[in-house]
Amino acid sequence: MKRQLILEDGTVFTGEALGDLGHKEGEIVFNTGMTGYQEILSDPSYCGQMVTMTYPLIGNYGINRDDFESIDPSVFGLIVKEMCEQPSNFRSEDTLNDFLVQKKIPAISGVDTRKLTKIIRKHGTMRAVLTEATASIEPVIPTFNQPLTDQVSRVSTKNPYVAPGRGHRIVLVDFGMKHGILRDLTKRHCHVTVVPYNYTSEQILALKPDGIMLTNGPGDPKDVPEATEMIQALISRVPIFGICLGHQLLSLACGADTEKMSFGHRGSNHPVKDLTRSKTFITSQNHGYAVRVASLKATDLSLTHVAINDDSVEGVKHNHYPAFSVQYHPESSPGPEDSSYLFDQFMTNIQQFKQQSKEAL
Ligand SMILES: NC(=O)CC[C@H](N)C(=O)O
Repeated sequence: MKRQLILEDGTVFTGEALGDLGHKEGEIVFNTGMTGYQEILSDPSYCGQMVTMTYPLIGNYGINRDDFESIDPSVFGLIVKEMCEQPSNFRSEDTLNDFLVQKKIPAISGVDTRKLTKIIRKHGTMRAVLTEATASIEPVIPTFNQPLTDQVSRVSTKNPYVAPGRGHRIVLVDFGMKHGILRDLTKRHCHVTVVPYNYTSEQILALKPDGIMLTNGPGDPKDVPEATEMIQALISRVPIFGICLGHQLLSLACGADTEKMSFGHRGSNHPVKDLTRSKTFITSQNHGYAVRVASLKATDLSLTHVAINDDSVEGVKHNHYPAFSVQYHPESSPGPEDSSYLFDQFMTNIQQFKQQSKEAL
């Protein structure tokens, strides 16, 4: 069956319908990772978005039980040049297309993804629809609905749950958490309580956390004002580590500003300079918003990490409290694991804060 991808600017791509056959609208973005499609499709930060893979052949190693970043994917669509129908890998349990059908994710193959990516790079991210191809020669440009603003409430856990451990007590505020973050904390023996995004500072303090983590998540950070209030109330009291949306929320809570990028950063090889260590790391990224660098001046935040490609803000730390955050993904999944030292940094901050609190008694 033929299907069309129609962009807001009127560009139409026709290809083969794959995955779920329904009509779907979303924001179109591209990811440059050569592998990692399973993690990308199950990353809740893509809620509301359709992702174009720039690598031309997707699905080669199938779907396995280990690489999910959430149980129920919330991505709105997948666009590929070619989809592999017969995966070959010892871990593969399913084909990509069967997975897309089961999880009701619409997809299209046969698209010139290089051309599509060039359009997105030129015009910025756009609204788009995946819809059944019509016989008409003239493309019918759809009317687009208002962009979503409630993605975080769609993907955050509705109830708190615990991953028990004997180490530090961490409250992990779930804005659309990738499982990789939880894995990195449990690997370090933490006792993790995952809580909904709208938990108040009082509810969080009642759990007596040694540290608080703010996860990644979908959409505009300004759509979750309750989180900035919660962070403001906690920042002087408990060590905090934020990732991606969590980094944007920490920055907003400290008085910085965020902006929408033209086409964002999505891929597994984005170079980032750690200004403190004077070292460059290759990082995994997925974001369409960024903290405005000029807005940091009037805050108590210092710039710690910068994107090599476009000088955008990739990390900040608080000048007085043990709070820091990065725009990229130290949990990788998919991508290089070189930045996992930031989880160790968080553990050190917690240890030092505990020591200082004891000495102050
Ligand atoms: N991965 C994320 O947390 C993404 C953060 C935010 N939704 C953005 O696109 O910038």
